[in-house]
Amino acid sequence: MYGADPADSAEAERTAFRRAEKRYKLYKSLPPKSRKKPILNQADLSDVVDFHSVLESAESPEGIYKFNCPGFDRPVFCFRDRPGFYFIPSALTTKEQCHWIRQSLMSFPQPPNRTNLTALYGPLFDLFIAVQNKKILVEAESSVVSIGENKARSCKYSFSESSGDSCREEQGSCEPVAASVLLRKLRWSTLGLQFDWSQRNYDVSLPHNKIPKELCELAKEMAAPAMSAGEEFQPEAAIVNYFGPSDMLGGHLDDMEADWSKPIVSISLACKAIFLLGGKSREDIPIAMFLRSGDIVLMAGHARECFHGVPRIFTDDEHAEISGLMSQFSSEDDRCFMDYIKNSRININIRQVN
Ligand SMILES: O=C(O)CCC(=O)C(=O)O
Ligand SMILES: [Fe+2]
Repeated sequence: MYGADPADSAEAERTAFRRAEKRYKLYKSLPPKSRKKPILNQADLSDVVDFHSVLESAESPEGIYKFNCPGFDRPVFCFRDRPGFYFIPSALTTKEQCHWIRQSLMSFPQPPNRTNLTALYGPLFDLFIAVQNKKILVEAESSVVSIGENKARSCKYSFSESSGDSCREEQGSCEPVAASVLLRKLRWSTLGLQFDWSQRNYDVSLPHNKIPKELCELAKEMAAPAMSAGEEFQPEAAIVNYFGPSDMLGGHLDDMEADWSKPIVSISLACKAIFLLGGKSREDIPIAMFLRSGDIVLMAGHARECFHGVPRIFTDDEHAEISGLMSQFSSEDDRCFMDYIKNSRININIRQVN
């Protein structure tokens, strides 16, 4: 599902969804094994739906309507031909966005929550604090363990002050790696019931904490437009996606939850992105729209069966649209947050599993 780019081959253009990804992605495709420097793709963005301009205009463009949800006091927009998809522009204030960015970097990757780094390094505590303190990850202990008839090397890692020669002797055979490098490699963390990417399913046997109460409340409140009267959304799991400048999320369905009538509540933070909302087939031409920091999207019912993905993140000054966030993170204490968000996007998507 994740990757810097879908295969740059004839395969890459086979479906309407793939063609749209190719149209918007950051770099132009080069032939496989080409040694040429990637060429930036100056994509024509005029077809990309911009809900912030829809919000400001008196009339909705064709195919889009304003959804009236009793008791929900924010504007919500829908597409006529994608029932179950709801767009809540600027659902979060800049302060709230900052809060969720801090949580996404400092708290959500903390064990027992797993991240893509867990498989390599085991549980890592306080990665972001290690970045702030310019620490490095070193092999603290190494032992040989028996797994059945086989023997394997088991390493334990910990953050250390410096890579100076004095501590080098005590370090194991693995190369030390800067916490800042690891943070750049962080691609996802899972909250609540843990999603197992290899099985593409929830592994309820894995240790986990409940979704933090505050996030649970936010998701319940925001899910309201997609819920039937008298029903309440029950957040049980969340996936936090971390995107760097050339990262993308390929077209996919989220189909491991039992009840598709319940929404996925998806929060965008930091740099602006393009979101593609396809149809039930990869052959359906997707709708492209901008996702900005603070926007929230709901996908429920029919929309749960629609392919979707994120082919492009904008990290350049003109398009990223993060000036409000940058001023909130302008103090020296927040330098690491500022450094991170200026070329990153974070997405928190919250799900009811059962
Ligand atoms: O990043 C986004 O906006 C979408 C994320 C998503 O579709 C997913 O994690 O399943
Ligand atoms: Fe998804």
